[in-house]
Amino acid sequence: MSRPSPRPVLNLSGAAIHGPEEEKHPSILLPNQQQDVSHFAIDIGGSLIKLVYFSKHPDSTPPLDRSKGQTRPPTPPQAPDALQERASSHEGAGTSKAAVSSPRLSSWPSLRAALRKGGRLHFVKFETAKLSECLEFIEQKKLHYYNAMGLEGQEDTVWGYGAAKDVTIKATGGGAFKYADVFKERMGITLEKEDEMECLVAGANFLLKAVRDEAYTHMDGRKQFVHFSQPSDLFPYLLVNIGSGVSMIKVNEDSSFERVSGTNLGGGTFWGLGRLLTKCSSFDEILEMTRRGDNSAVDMLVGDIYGGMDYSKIGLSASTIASSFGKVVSQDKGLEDYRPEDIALSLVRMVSYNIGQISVLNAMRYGLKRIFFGGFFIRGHDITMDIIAFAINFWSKGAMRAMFLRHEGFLGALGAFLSYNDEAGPLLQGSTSSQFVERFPMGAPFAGGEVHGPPIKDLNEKITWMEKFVRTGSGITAPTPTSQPPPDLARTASGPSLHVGVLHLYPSLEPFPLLDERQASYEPNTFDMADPEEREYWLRILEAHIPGVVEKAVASEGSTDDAQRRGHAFALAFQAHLAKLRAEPAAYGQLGLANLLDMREDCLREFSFRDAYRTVKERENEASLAVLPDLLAELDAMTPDLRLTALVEGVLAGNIFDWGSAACVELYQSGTILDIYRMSRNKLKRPWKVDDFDALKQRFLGDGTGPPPRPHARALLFVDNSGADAVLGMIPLARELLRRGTAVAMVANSQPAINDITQPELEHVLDAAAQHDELLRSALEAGAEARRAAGNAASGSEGGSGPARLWVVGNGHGSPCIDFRRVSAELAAAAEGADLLVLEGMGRALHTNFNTRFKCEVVKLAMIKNQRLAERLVGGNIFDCVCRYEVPPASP
Ligand SMILES: Nc1ncnc2c1ncn2[C@@H]1O[C@H](COP(=O)(O)OP(=O)(O)O)[C@@H](O)[C@H]1O
Ligand SMILES: CC(C)(COP(=O)(O)O)[C@@H](O)C(=O)NCCC(=O)O
Ligand SMILES: [Mn+2]
Repeated sequence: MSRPSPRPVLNLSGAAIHGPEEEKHPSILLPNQQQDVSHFAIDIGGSLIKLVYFSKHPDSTPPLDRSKGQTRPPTPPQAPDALQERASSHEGAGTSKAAVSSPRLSSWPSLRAALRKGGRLHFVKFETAKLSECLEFIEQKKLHYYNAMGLEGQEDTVWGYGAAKDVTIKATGGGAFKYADVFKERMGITLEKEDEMECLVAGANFLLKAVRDEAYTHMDGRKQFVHFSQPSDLFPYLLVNIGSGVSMIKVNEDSSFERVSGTNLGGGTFWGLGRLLTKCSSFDEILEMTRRGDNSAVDMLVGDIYGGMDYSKIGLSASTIASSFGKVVSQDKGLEDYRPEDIALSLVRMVSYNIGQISVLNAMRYGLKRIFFGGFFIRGHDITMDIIAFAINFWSKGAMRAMFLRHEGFLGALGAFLSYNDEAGPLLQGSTSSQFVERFPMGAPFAGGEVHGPPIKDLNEKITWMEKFVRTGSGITAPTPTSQPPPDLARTASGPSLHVGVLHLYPSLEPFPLLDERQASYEPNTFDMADPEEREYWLRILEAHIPGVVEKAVASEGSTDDAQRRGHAFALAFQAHLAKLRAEPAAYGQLGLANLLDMREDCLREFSFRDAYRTVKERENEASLAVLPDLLAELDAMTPDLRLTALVEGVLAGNIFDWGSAACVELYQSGTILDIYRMSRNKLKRPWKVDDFDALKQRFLGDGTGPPPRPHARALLFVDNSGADAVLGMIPLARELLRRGTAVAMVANSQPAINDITQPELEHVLDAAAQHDELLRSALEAGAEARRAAGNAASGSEGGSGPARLWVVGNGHGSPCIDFRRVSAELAAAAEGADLLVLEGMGRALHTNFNTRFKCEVVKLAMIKNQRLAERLVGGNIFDCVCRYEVPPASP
């Protein structure tokens, strides 16, 4: 029986980009758009409409309907619980085994249920003058359907089923009043008005608490992100929202605020006068123009009045603007005699400086030290921000700093979204920064939050869109809506530098409980990419890796034409991210190597590559499992002393199997896996470059005088690569700990990343290993038994007389690095009672966490497979090893 399609089917024909007209307005929107959208709120301002919408994670999207031309399942989910589901239903390469028939209606969760699983917040904007584009967008994505059905319906209401009527949407901004009838008549939507100031404050407070790299300072072209760990670091503050007009709000605490001032010289003033005087047709165009301007052609400077001299007695230099546009008065010229660039710069300086000055005066009046600037006037434009920052610094005599917000113009819309008092608002309000991950999908380098044309609906369209981009010399250029050819990628269709990603919410993530809270603030990355040389080095390395990654990814899916197209699109998209970050390092927030490596994996997933190194991993696991019994027998025959050395050597040697390192990949051209492993072992002569082995040995075996030291109660082993690394390195180490009576949780990635072993793979490998090894077998059984007893939490006390237990935990990540700000609930639970951590590999122990301190003992083990890193980190050479053993200082 064929059922009606549960959501209205869109006509996909003609949506691909083909004509020159569309090239001018590429139909990109928010990346990662699926049709599985829920809930939205809107802020209709004097100039722009801002829309915030929530979509559920694609794990619960219905199966694909191939008859609609979709060839791939949606991007795999990231949420740890969803990962478990996916792992057990792994699909073959290139095809989806999903049911081709219509989905069972009951398999579609209600919005309410989906909200509890988390989802994604998207940010989009439109010009208010083009309200119809916004309405079409809502219609095409069926945003209002969820509000109609999911919220009011019961738990099992099918989303989007049936027609949308009597929909109520939270709305703020003057347009919520002005356009209420249009929404009602055209869409059946009732706008429920929320107070604009309340929304601004709620949005700002939420962003400052939940999004880590939200606020930044901007001085002389450099962005620096500012973090607030305590409410007392944040409140009270002045919020200056520069939209068409300007509001200044004193925010005392979460919902206590007062609008203390404002000015009518705002973004509308700049853009209105700018349009008149420069004939620019777009806002970004006039901003671009300011870069080539010389405002002294129109502004009267102090030097113009004082014969080229400073007026130093009152602290004014000759170059200070005495009177914006003042020079024009004495020049008998017409508008056509002035360069539009000079006018544009003068205007932006006039408006920005004035707002900065009024802001400081208000901050001083109310004794506030922090000033945040929001609103789309700022547009991430460096000149605007530099002027505001200068004004704040100057008038406060250095006592205050201007801070800007990455989601600048979306505060009101977000606040309106938060005001839903069903589950959506409270869910977001109750979430912490650990639960939000901002991701930058393929369109981010080009589109920011701009909307041009209809939404992209499926992977096929995404690829088509990507293919439209042409490579030029150093970067990639998008079809651009401005008349001027963009000087580089940074100035393409996206405008200056507004890059808000999609905010993914995973309610199950938590901070790792064993981070030492005494360190000021946890930063996973070891090296700071604010250093241009450091940044350029790694950008180049990652660029150079692209062909190799594409080759593996395409091969992992049978090298079909479809896989090749996706591979090409991935390469373009990732290259575009790198080019964007080269031009604007802070475009996506604070930049570290871990972010770049994560982004590569995200980008592969975006083009539906589920596991690019799958074949490599399988081959290496098998080869290593074949020799494991012999290795274990060899180890068992050794004295405890020699065995411990051999075990640590084994981990370091195994870490050479790293398909993310160019040098290693070259190595694999010659020799079998086992040849390389043996060669690697033979080279591992102590002392290693960082060698705390003696202290570690003493902790394990004592110094031979007193009684043997107490074994560890519970160890968490963070495992890195597949094959020899996990099988011949970490499994024997785990077995040694078990032999000593230590419970062992082996922690692996929840999702694939390069050749790192994943949780299901590690479980599989351990089961295979246990077939030949009694110790592992009984430990796994004990682990499974304890897990059954404790539900799925895998925690609980040790003890009893049975064997120590072994189990595998997913870390919640799909990256070669680990960010301890957010880990799976399962890992956080497993950490309870742990007194030993072993972090293995370059990604987890060197690129990230090399300097991180923990509440318990930690061993950091890695082989350094990159010459520059070896030099910078330890003053050594490629293939040097690190064995760091750290004991937390005793509590005071
Ligand atoms: N694409 C754009 N079109 C029009 N104005 C823009 C654009 N991008 C930035 N702006 C600036 O942003 C201002 C509007 O900011 P916004 O925060 O959206 O306020 P409002 O709610 O009043 O529309 C405009 O006055 C203009 O200075
Ligand atoms: C991606 C990696 C962090 C993985 O290393 P691992 O954690 O497996 O030891 C590492 O291979 C790396 O830093 N590669 C880039 C540097 C290079 O190609 O030399
Ligand atoms: Mn690895």
